Order: sequence, then structure tokens, then C-alpha cells
Amino acid sequence: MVAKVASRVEILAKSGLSEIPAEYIRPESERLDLGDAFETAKKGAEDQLGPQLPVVDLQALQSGDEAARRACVEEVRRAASEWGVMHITNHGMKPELVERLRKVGKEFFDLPVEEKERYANDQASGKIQGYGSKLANNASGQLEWQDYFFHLIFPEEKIDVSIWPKQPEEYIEVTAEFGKQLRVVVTKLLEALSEGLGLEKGKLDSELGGSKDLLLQMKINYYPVCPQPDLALGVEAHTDISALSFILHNMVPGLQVFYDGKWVTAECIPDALIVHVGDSLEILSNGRYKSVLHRGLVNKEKIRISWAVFCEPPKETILLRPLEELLADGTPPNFPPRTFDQHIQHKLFKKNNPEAATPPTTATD
Ligand SMILES: O=C(O)CCC(=O)C(=O)O
Ligand SMILES: [Fe+2]
Repeated sequence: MVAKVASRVEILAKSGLSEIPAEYIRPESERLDLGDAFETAKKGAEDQLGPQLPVVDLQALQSGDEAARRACVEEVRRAASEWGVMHITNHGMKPELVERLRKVGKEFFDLPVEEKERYANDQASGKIQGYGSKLANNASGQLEWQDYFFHLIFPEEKIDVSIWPKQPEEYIEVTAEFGKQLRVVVTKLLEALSEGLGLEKGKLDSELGGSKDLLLQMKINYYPVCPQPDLALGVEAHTDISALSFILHNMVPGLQVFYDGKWVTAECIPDALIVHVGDSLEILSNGRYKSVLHRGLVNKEKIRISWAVFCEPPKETILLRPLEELLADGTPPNFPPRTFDQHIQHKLFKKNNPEAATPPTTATD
């Protein structure tokens, strides 16, 4: 078999084509409401009907005022339970650092494609870090309108800066610092989420590997302008396999989350970070926190860039299963025990075999 070479969406977009290749055209069922979300989002929140993602101010988590702190924990709990996603403000991450992260990521993607190719990943040989584009290896053979750069940013002992962009020069310093500071935010949020489940505050963090083994993996998603945004998706609808995912972006709308039977376009809120609950946290919490279904739209006018950071447990050494404390009252577990790796394999299998009978041990997901 001839190895598949990924074609870069950036090259397609720059070629000036007016119709996108067939592999990028989503099936009819996915296209119903793709067209005008960008236009709607541009008009501003006032014009958007219906509910909006919750915005949670984390300031009070550090507060000496116990009532205020508890109220904040409750807001986090509620957002993670009802939506599985929230904007967080006053999270402690310095706006200047976030701005520098945006700058170095954009400068990397501004390089010519040939320069970026020097960092190309090789999914077939398991080299997943680096510059890439989706290969048509799923059942439908569908592609997404994006290129990306993927690499581990924390813990420091596990990162391999030799595969990180060397241009712009500041990339490594800024991104490593971002990883360190984001880890502090992760700790804080996991503490609030543990407390929201009635658990000891360090519980979720340690169940996910703690300071040594919980990984922060960053994916910079680069969505070029698309001549037919009503036919394509930047990222198809999915839930993240992570415990939590953090998203920041270049203030171009495109992220949608599925809530109450509808796709809701996330507003662009300066200095806020978006946090998703992913599958791993859904499993540990026995479904009390929801792994949110989401997707990314593209548009005709503006390049969109997002930085997604996935907080993941180690692949094989931890068994993800609903925490015992949450089953003590006789509540049955809603998920079978699986390592993170087994969860990934199971999800892939289900995606590629939608008709397959679900084995008895997996009856609940
Ligand atoms: O671009 C976005 O806002 C979302 C990206 C995303 O869902 C992902 O990378 O998993
Ligand atoms: Fe995602």
C-alpha cells in the first residue's frame, strides 16, 4: 500500500479554488446548520437567541471569604454538570503571557509551508507530535479544514523541545512558561471539581496522575479561510478524550457546543479561557460531569487559530473508572474500567464500526 501523504489545507486554501475537494464536504446530515453561525456570532451575543455558555469568575476560589469560595465551587460544579463547558475568567493566567502565546503560534503558522514541513509528524510510524493534517483513515474518509501543530507542554521532565518550532525564537520559552502556568490553573479547577463531587480536594488530580504524570498536550489548530464554509467543518463533532481541555483562540468565532438539542456558538470573551469536560473526567465522576460534544466551524473571511490544551492521564498505568466514593450509596457505575489507551481504542472502534453490537462490558457508553 502506498503511504498516504497529508495535503495541507493551507495550500488548498491559498490555491484560490472556489469549490472545495469532495473529501472535505460533510455529509448532508452534518451540514444542516453550518452556514450562518459565523455571521450570527459576528453580530454579537445580543443577537444570538437562546442560552449561552456559562461564564465562571474564578477569583473567589482564592478568597478568604468562605461563603464566596463555596459559591464559586458550586458555579464550577453546575457548569461542568449542566454544560460540560464554561468560560473561566480571573483564572490567574497573565493576559500578557496568553498574548505572547498567541503571537508565537501565529508567527509559526505565518512561515511558508515548506518551512513548517520540517516539523511534519508521521502518524503511521507513531510519531504523533509535530505539524500535521488529518489523514482520511476513518470510516467515512472525511477530512477536516485545518492543519495543526501538536506537542506535549507539561510536565517539564517529559517535554522534548527538540521537536518544537525553532522559529520564532521565543516560541519555546513562551510555550514552556504557558505550560507551567496552565498547570496551576488545572490544579485549581480540579480542586473545585473534586469539592463539587464531595471529594477531598486533591482527589481528581491524583487520580489523573498528579504533578508527575498528568500530561498537558497542546494542539494549535490552524483553520484557513474556506470558500464553502457551509459544506465543511474545521473539526467534526466530537467529545475530547482528555479529563479537561482548555481552549483559547485568536478571537475569531467558530467553536460550537451541543446543548439542549442545539449547536450554540461560543462567544469570544477577551482574557477568558474556555474549559471543556472530557471523557476521562466524565468517567471518573460517573457521568456527573458531562463530556461536551463540540465542533469547529470555518469561514470565508478570517483565518481562525485555536490553542487546545488537553489534560490527560498516562496511557496505560491508570485505570479510569467511576470513583468508589461516588458509588458508596449504591449508585451503579455507568462506565466500565478502562485505561486511557483502552478508552481511545474503544472509541475508535465504535466510530469505525457504528453498526457493531456493543460488547456487554461496554453497555453504558
Ligand atoms: O478550535 C476549537 O475551538 C476547538 C478545537 C477542538 O475541539 C479540538 O482540538 O479538540
Ligand atoms: Fe475538541
